[in-house]
Amino acid sequence: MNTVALFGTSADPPTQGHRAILEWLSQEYDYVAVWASNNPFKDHQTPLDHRLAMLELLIENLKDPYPNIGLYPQLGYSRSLESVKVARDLWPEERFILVVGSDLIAQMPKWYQIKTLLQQVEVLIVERSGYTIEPEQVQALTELGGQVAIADFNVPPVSSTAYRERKETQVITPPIQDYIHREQLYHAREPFQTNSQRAIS
Ligand SMILES: Nc1ncnc2c1ncn2[C@@H]1O[C@H](COP(=O)(O)OP(=O)(O)OP(=O)(O)O)[C@@H](O)[C@H]1O
Ligand SMILES: O=C(O)c1ccc[n+]([C@@H]2O[C@H](COP(=O)([O-])O)[C@@H](O)[C@H]2O)c1
Repeated sequence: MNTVALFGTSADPPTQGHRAILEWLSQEYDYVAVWASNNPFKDHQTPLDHRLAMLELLIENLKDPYPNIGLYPQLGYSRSLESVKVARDLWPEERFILVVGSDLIAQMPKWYQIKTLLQQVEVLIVERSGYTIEPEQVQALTELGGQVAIADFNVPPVSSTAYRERKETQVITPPIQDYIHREQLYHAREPFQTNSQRAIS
């Protein structure tokens, strides 16, 4: 039996953190399936089709060195149980590893039909800077029937919020930066020029 790592992201926008997670997963598991989705607990500024397009740009650059990573837009549900149902149709025989950052584990017991979800996947927690993995949080998941493991690697301490709120451009890749600029997302515009500046240049 092969293992498929399942990694859903808001991708608002995708970051160097998502990239590092995908690279690591591709070396640990047979296949890595990634998708963009809305999160029922969050607002998103950018339409899902743009977020998916940016995720595609991220994957494009990873495909050569890591051919077992695939983008599966059809898994893009806000409820992970729905994503897993579609994954089961795609891979009826495989073992699923649902990958989540440590910032999400406290809220996971509130996810849609969490007990049913935990019967269908194993959970891999990726430690996130600033979000220590508390034993009680892991225990809460195991008490709901989950099989939980913790990934043995460090992700760069970056977030999509750092880009959205503070325009920290180093957290995203250059092709995604170009896409954001081209599509004028996140209020990306040409630097503002006054009439007198325009006359001079
Ligand atoms: N730097 C990181 N370290 C560890 N886990 C991460 C990191 N970035 C994202 N993740 C995990 O990847 C998944 C998708 O994250 P998401 O797309 O929400 O990115 P984000 O940076 O958390 O976004 P936002 O800042 O908008 O909340 C989640 O499980 C999240 O915990
Ligand atoms: O199933 C749920 O109820 C549920 C609640 C919150 C988040 N999720 C999923 O968790 C994944 C990561 O979410 P995010 O917003 O941190 O990128 C994404 O695939 C979401 O659909 C799922």
